[in-house]
Amino acid sequence: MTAITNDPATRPLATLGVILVGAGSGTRLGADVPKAFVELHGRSLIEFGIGVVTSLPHTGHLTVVIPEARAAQTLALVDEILPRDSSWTVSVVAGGRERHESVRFGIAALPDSVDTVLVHDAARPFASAELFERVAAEVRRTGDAVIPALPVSDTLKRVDADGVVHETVDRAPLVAVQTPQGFRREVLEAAHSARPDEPGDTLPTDDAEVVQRAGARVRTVPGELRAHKLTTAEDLPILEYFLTANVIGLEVEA
Ligand SMILES: Nc1ccn([C@@H]2O[C@H](COP(=O)(O)OP(=O)(O)OP(=O)(O)O)[C@@H](O)[C@H]2O)c(=O)n1
Ligand SMILES: C[C@](O)(CO)[C@H](O)COP(=O)(O)O
Repeated sequence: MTAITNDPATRPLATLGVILVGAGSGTRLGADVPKAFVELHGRSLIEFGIGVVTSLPHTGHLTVVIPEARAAQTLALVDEILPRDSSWTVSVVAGGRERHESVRFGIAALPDSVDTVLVHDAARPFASAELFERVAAEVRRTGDAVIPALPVSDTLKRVDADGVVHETVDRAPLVAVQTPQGFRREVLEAAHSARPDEPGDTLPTDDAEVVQRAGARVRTVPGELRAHKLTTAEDLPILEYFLTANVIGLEVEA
């Protein structure tokens, strides 16, 4: 299923592509709707994501990946958010069972003119426009894959299945990584189409791992706290705080 809201063929050439993945079910959150459709102060996560991407000052194409049953709702949202004269075109596609499949379906919906692709989790609704720009600029400057990263601030321990500690892990070379993650289109496309689910393979949890397994170099840029991911119910008050304390520049009532 690919539903295109405003046909890229009728628009200027797109060079930046963004894939907003929101097709997960949100098992760890346990909400009664798919996680991307959970609302914060009356707006869903997918709405925040569509808003920030289509505000970027680029000619670009956004592919929104959602559960198939949410296609009509998502198309209506895009119609509502996107100005008629936007420099962005948008398509809406159904996702797969695993995140990497959803990304693959998203890649397939990008117009040929896209040369740089950012993949972003709908579950990180408050990643800033500056972060998208930082990642895209570094991909274009270096040609490498680029991911936002934050230093780890806790002491790290390796534990076994019973929770017994075996060792302290040196945290100096470790970082926690976020999205948007950026790639040259051909690198992302080739890595995802080659990526087999080999027996015994662990599933890749991000796209940097997919391209790295295919031999690409991945570099980091500074991430940001506000790009925090909604994973469990404990993350909800953190995102609420970002909204009500006006950290993200959207005024809402506390
Ligand atoms: N089959 C999938 C799985 C995940 N995602 C997206 O990938 C992002 C990161 O995934 P995660 O936070 O793990 O979301 P869920 O898979 O929904 O969460 P859970 O593992 O708790 O079910 C989310 O925006 C999610 O919607 C997706 O598009 N398609
Ligand atoms: C892609 C990601 O958000 C980078 O931190 C993360 O790997 C998603 O992981 P999840 O366990 O599937 O939420």
